Amino acid sequence: MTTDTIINLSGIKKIYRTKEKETIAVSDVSMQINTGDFISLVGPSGCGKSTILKIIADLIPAEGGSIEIGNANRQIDRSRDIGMVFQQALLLKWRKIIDNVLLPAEILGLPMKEARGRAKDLLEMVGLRGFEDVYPYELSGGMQQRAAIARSLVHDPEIILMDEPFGALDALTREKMNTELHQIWRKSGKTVLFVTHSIQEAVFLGTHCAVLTAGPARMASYFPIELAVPRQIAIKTEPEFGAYTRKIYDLLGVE
Ligand SMILES: Nc1ncnc2c1ncn2[C@@H]1O[C@H](COP(=O)(O)OP(=O)(O)OP(=O)(O)O)[C@@H](O)[C@H]1O
Repeated sequence: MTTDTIINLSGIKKIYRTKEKETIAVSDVSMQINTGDFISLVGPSGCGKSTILKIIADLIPAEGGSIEIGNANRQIDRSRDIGMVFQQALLLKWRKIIDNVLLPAEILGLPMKEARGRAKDLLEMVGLRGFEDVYPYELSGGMQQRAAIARSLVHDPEIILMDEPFGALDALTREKMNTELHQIWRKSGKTVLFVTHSIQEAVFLGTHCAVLTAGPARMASYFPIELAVPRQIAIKTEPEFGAYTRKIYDLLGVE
């Protein structure tokens, strides 16, 4: 593990057990992730993507393998230093947008004056300046998801875990959110793990891509995506972009 490595997963395994059956959710997943990397996790439904995020967030234990989070320069407390974004924005409807963004700071007992200033800056960064005092129902789905991204950053976590954050958005809004997330990631310098079913989204956003296959769940490949940064929509028509999507289709066995 180098001083830049912030997450090191080696041979991670997870089996869910119910009365009726055992499900191998994750089998032998290994990834070495450096500070500031953007990792796209792609694979079919049920192949264990969310399970990997839950293990990293320390919400569930792994059963085998080793997991190291942080390094000699940066200690990571997983209850404080990880932010999460889910498929639904999950904003509290009775709280104004600014108060939704402040929620993690409140839960962690951070000084609220500084947190409020930071929440305002983050809302500006995600393009929601002027929407601090409105309620969630007054925002579109894409705007709500941007508020959720601001919320995931308010306590200045080192690592952001995103589980299909744009899955519920229409195709055009999703494209726009991809470009915006790419800019937010570049500005924030955070390490991001991003689960998606969309191969195009995985290639567009990732500095690296982990491809998982189902039945039994396993990691098919983990490789860097060496496309120019910053990324703009036009890159999707470039041959290198096509070559990466082709590679992922091949790994997933899609003809
Ligand atoms: N709490 C649980 N108890 C039992 N089985 C579970 C549990 N959570 C997940 N599983 C099973 O583990 C496997 C992996 O689930 P997981 O949610 O990690 O997959 P996923 O790749 O994120 O799926 P999707 O893309 O559909 O969200 C699935 O077969 C699922 O049914």
